[in-house]
Amino acid sequence: MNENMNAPGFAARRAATQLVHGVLQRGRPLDEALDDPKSPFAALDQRDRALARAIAGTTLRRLGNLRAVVARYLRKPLDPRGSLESILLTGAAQLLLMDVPDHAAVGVAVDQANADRQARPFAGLVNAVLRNIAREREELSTFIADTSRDVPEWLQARRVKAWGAEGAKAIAEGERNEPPLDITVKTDPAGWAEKFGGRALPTGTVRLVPHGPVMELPGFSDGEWWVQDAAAALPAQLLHAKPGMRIADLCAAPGGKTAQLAAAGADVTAVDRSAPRLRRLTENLKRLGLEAQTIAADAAALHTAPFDAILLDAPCSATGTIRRHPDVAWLKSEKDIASLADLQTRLLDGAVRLLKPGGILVYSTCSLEPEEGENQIEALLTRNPDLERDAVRPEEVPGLESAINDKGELRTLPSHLPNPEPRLAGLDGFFAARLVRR
Ligand SMILES: C[S@@+](CC[C@H](N)C(=O)[O-])C[C@H]1O[C@@H](n2cnc3c(N)ncnc32)[C@H](O)[C@@H]1O
Repeated sequence: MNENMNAPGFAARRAATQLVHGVLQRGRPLDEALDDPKSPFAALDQRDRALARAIAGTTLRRLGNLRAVVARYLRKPLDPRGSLESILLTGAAQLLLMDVPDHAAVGVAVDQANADRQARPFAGLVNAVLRNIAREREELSTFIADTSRDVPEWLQARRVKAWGAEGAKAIAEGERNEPPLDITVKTDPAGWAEKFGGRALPTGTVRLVPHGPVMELPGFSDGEWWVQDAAAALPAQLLHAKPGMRIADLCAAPGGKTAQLAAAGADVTAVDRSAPRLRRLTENLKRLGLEAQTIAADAAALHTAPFDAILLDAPCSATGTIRRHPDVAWLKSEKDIASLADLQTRLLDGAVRLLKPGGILVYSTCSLEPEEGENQIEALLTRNPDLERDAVRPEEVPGLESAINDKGELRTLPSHLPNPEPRLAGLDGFFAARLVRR
C-alpha cells in the first residue's frame, strides 16, 4: 500500500471519487452506492462518510460547471474509462465550492491518481490542473455562478421551454443548496419541531437541518415519524383520508404516502409492481406500527372491487428531486421521459377503471416535465368525459398557495418556500392533480 493512502482524508476522498465515478461511468444511482454494505463508503467512520457524501453531492450538483472548468485546462478530452475525470472533478469541487484547504484538495487528488493504475501516468496532470484552478479561483467562481450549466444541456433546454429563462434559473438556484431534512410526524408537528430545534411548516411537515444519521434521531425507532420531502407529503393530504374510506395507493413503495393514508385511519391497499420494494414498504409500515394490505402487481392491469379513492404516485423521471438526488440529472435522458409518460398514461387509465362513481383520484409525480404532469391530466380528461378536476384550495396548502396553477393543480418548484437560511429553503418539484368521477 502506498503510504499516502493513509494520509488524513484520503479514504473519504477516494470514496467520494468512486461514488462520482459510479454515477458517471457506470450509471449507478448515488443512493444505491451509499446503501451498499460492501462499498468503500460503508467502511468509513461517520465523519469521513459525511465528508465523502458532501464531496460527491457537491460535485454532482454542479457537475456541468465543474466539467467546463476542468476542460479549460485540458488539451484533449479525458479518457472516460478510468477514474481520472472523477478525481479532477471532486478536486475542483473542493477547491471552488467547499471549505477545504488547497493542499488537502490537491495533495490527496494527486495521491489518488498515484494509487490508481490507470490514472497514475496522469498524476502530474492532476497536480497541474488543480493548482491552476486554485490559482484562478476568483475568476472561476464568477464563471461557475452561471446556473444554466449545472444540468445537462437537454434538461436545461426543456426547463427554459417549460418555465422560461427566469424560472429555469430559480429552479437551478434552489437545487444548488443541500436540502433540509423533512419529516412527516404522526402527531404534534409543533412539539417535534421544538424537540429537533427545527420548524413546523404550515402544511404539517417538520423541517430541520440534517445532522448525523437519521436512524439515531429521537422517535425513529419508536416509529413516530418518517422522512418525506414537504412536497411529497402533499398528494396524500389532498385525499383527506379518514376511517372507513377504502383507498388504493397504486404505486406505493417504499410507502411514505401509504403511511400517511394508514395513519389517517383509512383502509389502504398498497400496490406496487416490485416485490422487493413492497417488502421495504411492509418493513417501513411495521416500524411505524401502521397497516395496509399489499398487492405485488402491475397497477395498470389490476382487477379488484372499486375504491372510494385512489392515489397514483406514478413512476417518473424524478427531475423534481435533483436537489436531493443530483445524480438524477446525469442518469436520465430525454428518451426516458417519453417512455415514462407512456407508462403513466397506462397507469392513469388503469386507475380510472378502479374508481367508484363519486370517487376521488389524486395523480402525482416528482417531475418538472409537463409531459409527466399537466399534459397527462389534460389528455386524461379528454379520454374520460366523466372525470373532472377538483381544484386544490389555497387553505389546503398553506404557505404554498402560489403553487396552485390556474387549473387548480399543484405544481411545486425547488424555488418555492424561500428561507434566509438556505439549508431550510425549498422543496422538491412535484405535480399533483385531484379528479372526481361523476
Ligand atoms: C415514485 S415511486 C412511489 C413512491 C411512493 N408512492 C412513496 O410515496 O413512497 C413509484 C413506484 O411505482 C412502482 N411501479 C412502477 N411501475 C409500476 C406498475 N406498472 N404498477 C405498479 N407499480 C409500479 C415502482 O416500483 C415504484 O415503487
